[in-house]
Amino acid sequence: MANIRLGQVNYLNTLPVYHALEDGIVPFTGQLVKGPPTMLNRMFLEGDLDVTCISSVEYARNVEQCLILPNLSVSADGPVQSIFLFSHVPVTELEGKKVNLTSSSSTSVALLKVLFDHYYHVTANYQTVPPDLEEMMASADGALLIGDDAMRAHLKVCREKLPYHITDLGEAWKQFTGEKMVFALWVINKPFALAHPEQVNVLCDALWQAKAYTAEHPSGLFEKARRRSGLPFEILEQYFKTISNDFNQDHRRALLTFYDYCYKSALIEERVRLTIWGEEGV
Ligand SMILES: C=C(O[C@@H]1C=C(C(=O)O)C=C[C@H]1O)C(=O)O
Repeated sequence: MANIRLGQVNYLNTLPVYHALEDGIVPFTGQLVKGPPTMLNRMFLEGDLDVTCISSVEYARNVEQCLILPNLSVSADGPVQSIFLFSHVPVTELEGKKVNLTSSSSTSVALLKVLFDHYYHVTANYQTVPPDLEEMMASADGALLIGDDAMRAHLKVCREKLPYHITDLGEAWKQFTGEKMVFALWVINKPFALAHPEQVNVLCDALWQAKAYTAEHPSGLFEKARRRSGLPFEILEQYFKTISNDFNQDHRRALLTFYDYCYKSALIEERVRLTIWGEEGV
């Protein structure tokens, strides 16, 4: 048996899947590797992880290496509450201006560019920097943040009544296309999956069981989320209602719509098929 190396995005939005694994409520004997999305994307693509939650745009860029695990994603249907563009001027006035992008994200960076190209019709100058609201806003006209960083930044902007324009990218995408937004998928390294099919099935079952357990017993999740993030209970409660970790037919259509726009904006090289473990002889 290979010792599975499983990547865990260290944001609240994946905790409903990982909480019961972390606590040993659902058995998992592999290795959990935690980090921000871009770190895990890179590790997976360099062969240092066997399975991970990956930025959805990276699947389209590396389809030959990946198989999608069924019924798992990080998605939202409208406002996502953790992917914000903060700006000194309204988004439509960002033409020619500087926008700082968090170095932690891949999908949301692509989504921002898609929305700028096709929805807001502005061309900005982008720079990739570490996720720090204050520094980002001091050196540019806009700042894209994701995950727990974005949630804390949003709370600070609201509490301190900072005069920033706030755009929720999940909400803008929904207004633009009417679709949900799939930010991340769970993928398995293709050669690993073909060499260890039984282990992949066991892992899939463990991830689904862990997700189902936490959906039925959410109190441990809330307590852990509060401890880790320092965010108030009301915000967490709302957030866990907003984030979906499912991947159904609607999500698939939404993801393909996103890929269409990524292709139009030259952010991916081809329109890809979704190849899912257990389907069509995979
Ligand atoms: C909704 C989010 O989804 C995340 C966004 C990602 C990205 O932009 O590349 C990657 C993984 C997801 O966990 C978020 O972090 O706010």
